[in-house]
Amino acid sequence: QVEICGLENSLIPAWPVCVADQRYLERQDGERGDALRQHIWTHSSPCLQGRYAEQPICVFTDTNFADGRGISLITTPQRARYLASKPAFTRPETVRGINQDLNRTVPAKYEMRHIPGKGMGLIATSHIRRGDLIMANTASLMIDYRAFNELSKHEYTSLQAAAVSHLPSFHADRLLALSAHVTDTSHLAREELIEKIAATNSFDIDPDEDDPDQHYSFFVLFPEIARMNHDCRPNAEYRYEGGGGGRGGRGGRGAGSLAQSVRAARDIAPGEEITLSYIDPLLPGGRAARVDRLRRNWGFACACPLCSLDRARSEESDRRIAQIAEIKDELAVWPGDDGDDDDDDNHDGGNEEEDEEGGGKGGTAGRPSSPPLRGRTGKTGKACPAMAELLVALYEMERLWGLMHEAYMLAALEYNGAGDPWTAVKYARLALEWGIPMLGEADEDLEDMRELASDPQRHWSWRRRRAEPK
Ligand SMILES: C[S@@+](CC[C@H](N)C(=O)[O-])C[C@H]1O[C@@H](n2cnc3c(N)ncnc32)[C@H](O)[C@@H]1O
Repeated sequence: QVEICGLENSLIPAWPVCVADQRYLERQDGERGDALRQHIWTHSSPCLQGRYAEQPICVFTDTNFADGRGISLITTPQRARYLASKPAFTRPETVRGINQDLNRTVPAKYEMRHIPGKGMGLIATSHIRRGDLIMANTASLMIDYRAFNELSKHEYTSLQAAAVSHLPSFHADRLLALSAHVTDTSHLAREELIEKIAATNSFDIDPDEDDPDQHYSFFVLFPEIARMNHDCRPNAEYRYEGGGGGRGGRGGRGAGSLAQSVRAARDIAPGEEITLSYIDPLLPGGRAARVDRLRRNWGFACACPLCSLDRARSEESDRRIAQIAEIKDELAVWPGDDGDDDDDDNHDGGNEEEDEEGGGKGGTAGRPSSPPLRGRTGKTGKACPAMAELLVALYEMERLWGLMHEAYMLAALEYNGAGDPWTAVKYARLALEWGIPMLGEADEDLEDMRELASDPQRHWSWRRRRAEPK
């Protein structure tokens, strides 16, 4: 199975070997070749190599993936091997039935309709309860950010076009029908059209903890989820379950299914549009920053209910967002294990590890994970249960339903830190109740809440605030 190498009209020479021949890739592979040897790609070309790059970037397609839905990866052979070792590939039952829209065994809770001013969107057709699964999809196209860094635009758009063409035709057609954010696409070359579709509809997905390439995220297309429009206070939340290892939360721990799920962040009534937030709902800078980010990355003027508030109420919301950030900063700091308040002892970096959201290609997501609960150690100040209560109230006022677990977690820790186990357990249980659908059962922070709820006195936070100088 040797394919024609290189791309027509490519400006650079194609990767010199440029074969779809599994034997070539095996030879390159050395001792880490097991996963690849077991995995037979339907296509593993074309391949292109950047001038200073160590490895080529190829298109890897498996048309049998997920009951014949198919998947195309644009990445290095090394990373393709890593992905092929995920349960989604090695144990097909992991993804059997995930794509409910193709093999529907339960009626859909939504239908796609034209929404004035937004193009298409999804409308709930039945009552959806908070936490309910709305839909889940395996990835269609996973593009390694390396491709954007190491190849020219002409080169990576050629790979994208090949990646779509290799998919089963019903799947490729679904991708090609997505919004390209321009009304007239007739003048666009196929490469340009696919590039615009990818830019309008993809999600940024962080590498898993065991991914050999920690420096580059993936730009991932889930074509059915991509039909959901943006709202700054959405009624649904998405979660990537593709991981299988790594920190809980977005892009982290999961079933290794390379799938994204969407769940209701609050009850949704029939007739309501199902929405996601494309950006961090707590983006510093309030309305002006949100509107600017959405216009720059997705080209629309946000007219969601929050962005349409009158000036006075919008400024109040902005002040609440700023206050939430200040309080989270205060609550994240805990005295060190040895009782000191030395700033050097940084457990896991506080919020410093948050992504710079919206960077790079500007796809949906790239939103920061929840802050690590233990936060950082250092000089502590005003943190106390009343401050955590205010945080919970601010989240409610801001209608941050998909993030309520964050406020409950921080409140549980503050009460426990102050030595009030009953209120601590109440909030830990609320964090679990609201957090499980959003983060998944295996999330590390939720595990921490389970420990707190079952034995507050043995939890790391127990009376930890009481030693602090105020
Ligand atoms: C991921 S797509 C969402 C589905 C899209 N409406 C469709 O027809 O397939 C993103 C694009 O939808 C439109 N869109 C999403 N949310 C919107 C909103 N709140 N207001 C206006 N347009 C929106 C913008 O054109 C944006 O670039």
